[in-house]
Amino acid sequence: MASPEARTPLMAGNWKMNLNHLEAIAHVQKLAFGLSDKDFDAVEVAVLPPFTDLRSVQTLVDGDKLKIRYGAQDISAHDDGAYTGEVSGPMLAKLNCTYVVVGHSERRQYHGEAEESCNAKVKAAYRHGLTPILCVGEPLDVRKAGGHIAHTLAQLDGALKDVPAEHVASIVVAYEPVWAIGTGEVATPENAQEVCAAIRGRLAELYDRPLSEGVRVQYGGSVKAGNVAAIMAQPDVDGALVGGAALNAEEFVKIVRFRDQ
Ligand SMILES: O=C[C@H](O)COP(=O)(O)O
Repeated sequence: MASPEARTPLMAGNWKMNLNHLEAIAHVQKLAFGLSDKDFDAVEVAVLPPFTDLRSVQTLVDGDKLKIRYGAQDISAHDDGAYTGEVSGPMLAKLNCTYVVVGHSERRQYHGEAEESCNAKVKAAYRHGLTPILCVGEPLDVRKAGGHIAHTLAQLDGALKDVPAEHVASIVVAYEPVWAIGTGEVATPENAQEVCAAIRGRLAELYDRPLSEGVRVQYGGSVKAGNVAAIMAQPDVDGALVGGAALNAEEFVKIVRFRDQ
């Protein structure tokens, strides 16, 4: 059974709709300059730029043999066809993306994504060898009413419907309480631990304990260098999905080096 130590922390920077492809190159170069082999041995580092940046990031990562991984912020549930504006799994796979975010709260809020769509996108990712970073988490009113665990686990159940264990074994789940995203209001380490542990527990129920012990569960929501260490000290938190603070290369390097903070 995998112990918390066996789960390599994943620090992923979700740039959202920020940084064009030229800025992306400069940003990834700064990250590469700031991080050492020692950092990459201890922590997996990923960037999640806008679609238009991915080819530039791929070229830089390949050309300079960087250890930084990258991925997309969304994926179409369909593999090809008349779906204007969408980007498919085969396209992302061709760009050697490792990760793809599925079900980010901003997609749920502004694009009406719900369980069925997240489920289809998780399956689309696995069809093409991409690892989903599945985002789940409750809005403020649900938290205030004490329904945060039930709400989050229902999102998890829905997104994983009929997804086989051999796939889920590699998934990353990001617990992102909506009230903590971009607000500066970070969940307490105990808040994060409570829900991340519940997610792991549900994975054990849906699949089995060894699988659940191997899955990485991230926390996301106003993570920065100053608060990351306390969150990462929680036994069921295996990394962070970082928004705003990931746009500053120096800050993101410090987040990767959470053990020094
Ligand atoms: O995907 C990242 C999250 O939405 C967190 O964003 P934030 O760090 O700006 O709060």
